[in-house]
Amino acid sequence: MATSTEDYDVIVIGGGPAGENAAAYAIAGSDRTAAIIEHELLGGECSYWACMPSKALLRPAEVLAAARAMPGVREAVGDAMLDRRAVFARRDEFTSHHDDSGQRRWATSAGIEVIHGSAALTGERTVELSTGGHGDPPTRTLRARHAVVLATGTIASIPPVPGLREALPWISRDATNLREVPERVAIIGGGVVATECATWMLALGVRELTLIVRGSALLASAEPFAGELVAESLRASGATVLFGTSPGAVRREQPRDTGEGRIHGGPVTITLDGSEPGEITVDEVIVAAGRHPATSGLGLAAVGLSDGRTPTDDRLAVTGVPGEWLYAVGDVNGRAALTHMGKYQGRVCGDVIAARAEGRALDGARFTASADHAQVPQVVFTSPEVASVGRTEHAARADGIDVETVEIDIAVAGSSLARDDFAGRAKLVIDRGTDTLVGATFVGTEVAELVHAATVAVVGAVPMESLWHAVPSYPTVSEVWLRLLEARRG
Ligand SMILES: Cc1cc2nc3c(=O)[nH]c(=O)nc-3n(C[C@H](O)[C@H](O)[C@H](O)COP(=O)(O)OP(=O)(O)OC[C@H]3O[C@@H](n4cnc5c(N)ncnc54)[C@H](O)[C@@H]3O)c2cc1C
Ligand SMILES: NC(=O)c1ccc[n+]([C@@H]2O[C@H](COP(=O)([O-])OP(=O)(O)OC[C@H]3O[C@@H](n4cnc5c(N)ncnc54)[C@H](O)[C@@H]3O)[C@@H](O)[C@H]2O)c1
Repeated sequence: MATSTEDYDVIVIGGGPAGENAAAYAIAGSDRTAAIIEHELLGGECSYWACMPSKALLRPAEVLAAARAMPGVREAVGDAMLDRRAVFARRDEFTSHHDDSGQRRWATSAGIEVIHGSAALTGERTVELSTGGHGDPPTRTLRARHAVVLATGTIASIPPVPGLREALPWISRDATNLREVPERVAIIGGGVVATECATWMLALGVRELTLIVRGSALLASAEPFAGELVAESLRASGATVLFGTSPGAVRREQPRDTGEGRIHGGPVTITLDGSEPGEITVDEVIVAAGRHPATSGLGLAAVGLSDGRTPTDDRLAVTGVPGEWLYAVGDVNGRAALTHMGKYQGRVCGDVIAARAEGRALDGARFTASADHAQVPQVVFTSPEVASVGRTEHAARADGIDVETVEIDIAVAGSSLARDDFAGRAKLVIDRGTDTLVGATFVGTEVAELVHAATVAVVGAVPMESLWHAVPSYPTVSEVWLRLLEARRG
């Protein structure tokens, strides 16, 4: 097929949240042109297979638990289970039934052209597009006057366990877009996807759920009490959590590709290394064992990057590629694999591209992605939730910071009013040298909204002495801040 060459000011490969923000910020208020090349749905993993559907599945369970924890409401609700059909219908509304026309309308209104296809770099500022799949002959060549931004995200990793890939296991895409609820489920992994997925699976009525965790803790990069409280809660909801255990081999009777979110064949038997029982049989196995950058077929070798990695400087320019024309934002660059951080990087990167295109100096904090290093907030929407920002005590000590910590149970007047079963823990990590907060973790019901106050304190380097004057309203869950400061005073 004949190819044509088209010029844009900015070309973004990958239309997830990070790429969308980079494109919009790079051309905002100018007459520059931008194209986003996307081979699936504009909006990326987050909108259709990750954040949106997972949180839409978790929220109804949280609301039901809150109702059960409130006298007067508990009696009204009784012991009814979630209505799966209604939960799935709301989930499908949130994923727009996998129709990206709303996002495309937004792109058009922002002046961005969306091109369907798979893109690969072929040299400096040059991208080839195949409108079929990867490996199909290119149909168009695009050239970028100012910048190419890589925003291709990540792909679920399947560990090389004999028989696992052949068993057609579920990955997170199936678990978030489930159409059928398997009776017996095994989840491989003990990280964020595994624990959130276990939470909604149990709420939807899975009868037997086993977490196969090779390490000794859930959510291993969080403060240790976070994983302990989540494990305790999952066990209380009927889960079996096997630590120090790996799948040795997997066999499935009649694996069948029945489609996303449908049970992929007959029962699956998993041999377990490191745990009794030595074998379990389930109706579906879910792999939640991490993700790797989506760089296959992206042509990194054509610009001198050969190991599938796109490390960046704090301007989001890919290091080792001269000329300040290649950038990487979002999950693909490995800085902080979260939607809000990818969008933040997109904003910084877009501002940098705009300033360089206009010959402006990169003066000011907005041109440096400083928050990626040790100021990253995250909420894990398990029950209890885990909300954190910055460094854990362990990470701070590993970075050579002389820290002091405060840790308390978080039942305060506001929280006990919020619900009868409010429980959890909070911890602050304080740099003794500067007397500022470098990390905070809250574990409890509905603590997600607590963490932004800590993020402001960490990013603003607010002295602990000043926090004393940030008085929490009474009666709110935020009173936990006062209790933490009092505990520090002793
Ligand atoms: C189950 C699950 C739940 C999650 N929940 C949360 C959450 O609650 N909060 C949170 O902050 N984060 C969450 N995350 C992480 C979040 O989904 C990612 O951080 C986010 O999607 C990254 O955005 P991105 O734009 O970098 O990449 P993506 O969203 O992955 O988008 C990349 C896009 O690039 C396209 N693409 C790839 N290669 C090419 C190519 N060669 N040519 C053209 N297009 C290409 C892909 O089709 C895709 O649309 C979750 C992840 C999972 C798996
Ligand atoms: N609420 C949120 O913010 C949210 C929710 C879901 C996912 N995410 C993001 O998505 C990304 C992916 O999450 P994830 O849970 O897949 O990754 P993860 O890195 O959090 O956890 C991976 C788990 O799999 C285990 N594992 C890895 N390789 C294995 C192997 N070969 N055999 C057995 N176990 C193995 C690890 O020990 C770990 O327990 C993360 O960056 C996460 O932050 C965020």
